Amino acid sequence: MTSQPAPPSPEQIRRAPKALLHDHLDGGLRPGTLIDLAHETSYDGLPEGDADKLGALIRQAADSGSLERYLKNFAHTCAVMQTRDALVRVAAECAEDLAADGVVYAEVRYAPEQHLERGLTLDEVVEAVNEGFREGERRAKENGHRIRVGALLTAMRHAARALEIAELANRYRDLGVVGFDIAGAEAGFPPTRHLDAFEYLKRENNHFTIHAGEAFGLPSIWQALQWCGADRLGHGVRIIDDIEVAEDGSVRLGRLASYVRDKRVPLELCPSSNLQTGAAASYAEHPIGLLRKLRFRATVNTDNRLMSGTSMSREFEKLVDAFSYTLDDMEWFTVNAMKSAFIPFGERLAMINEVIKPGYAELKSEWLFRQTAAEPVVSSGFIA
Ligand SMILES: O=c1[nH]cnc2c1ncn2[C@@H]1O[C@H](CO)[C@@H](O)[C@H]1O
Ligand SMILES: [Zn+2]
Repeated sequence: MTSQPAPPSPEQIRRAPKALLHDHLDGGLRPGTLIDLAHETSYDGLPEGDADKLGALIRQAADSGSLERYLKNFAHTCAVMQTRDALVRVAAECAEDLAADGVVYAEVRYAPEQHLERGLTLDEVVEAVNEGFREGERRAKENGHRIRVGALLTAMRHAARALEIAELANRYRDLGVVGFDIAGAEAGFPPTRHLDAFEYLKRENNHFTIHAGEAFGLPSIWQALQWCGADRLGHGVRIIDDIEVAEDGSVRLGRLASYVRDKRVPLELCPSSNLQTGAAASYAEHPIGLLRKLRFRATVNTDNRLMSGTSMSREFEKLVDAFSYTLDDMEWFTVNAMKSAFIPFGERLAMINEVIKPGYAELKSEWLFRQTAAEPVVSSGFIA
């Protein structure tokens, strides 16, 4: 044993470099910003005027046991994100908050079609959010943090604008947008409704992920992969329905689960969000434990930091508690995420080799220098 003998402390978890693939811009506002923007844009639908209480209320409302009820909370955030200034501010604070939490790479998604109520065009929405991300990266740097943020453009699965949004994503490719997604209520809205958008993106050699296998099971995952050709699965947690664990501990994967593992399909797992929508009963029972053991390409994500009252550090803290994960496990999840990012291969590799691995090496060696004569750190490696 050569690495840190104890589990990582909350402070180490925060400092550890983290990569985030699944975070919704309109699910991550600071409660105080939501209140400010409601005033500025004359939105009078907020249930509470105190930031802490508002955060708690939204969290409770999202604790609803169903995805459909969970999604109702976005009415408030989308309502205040209808002007250029509001979008710039929310995006800048998003990048700042992620960076302060130790996130070095993030892909943040939002649905441009949900921000047109006050006259912005789709292009203006994308440009405002991009400007915000650049501003947030700059502020983070001033505070000694390094972060790179890319945008994913989401189309809403109940609507009919997917092709238009896919074209938008393609137009802003290499200009801050790194890929495409579909989101919204899953049951009754299969991804194949938007085949034209996915086929277009494939012809353009572009990247996309699909929310699938969250509120609906294997057929949704199967369609997302085999009909639509998704590069990653948003959630994908229900792949667990195709995995059987026998009483003696032996594991049998069905054809779809085998495909997902063999093809190294990235799973954008979001533990806290799943507890709120009823996709998992507790952190300890969350399929991520088994998926990590079976070495699926599992990643850890926040989904909606406001609705879940969470952060990347908090997600990892919960997992460290539930599964006794070490810094090695955290590094494994982080490297998985970085390998699965939509930026070019060379940049992913440099991020892994020059940022993530050195960051973990530094953390993993800290215990060596904490040793005191009075209180030796005993690790099994030294005894043997
Ligand atoms: O976990 C989720 N599953 C499905 N849809 C979601 C989830 N979280 C957020 N959104 C939806 O995505 C839109 C764009 O960001 C949000 O407005 C919300 O309706
Ligand atoms: Zn999501």
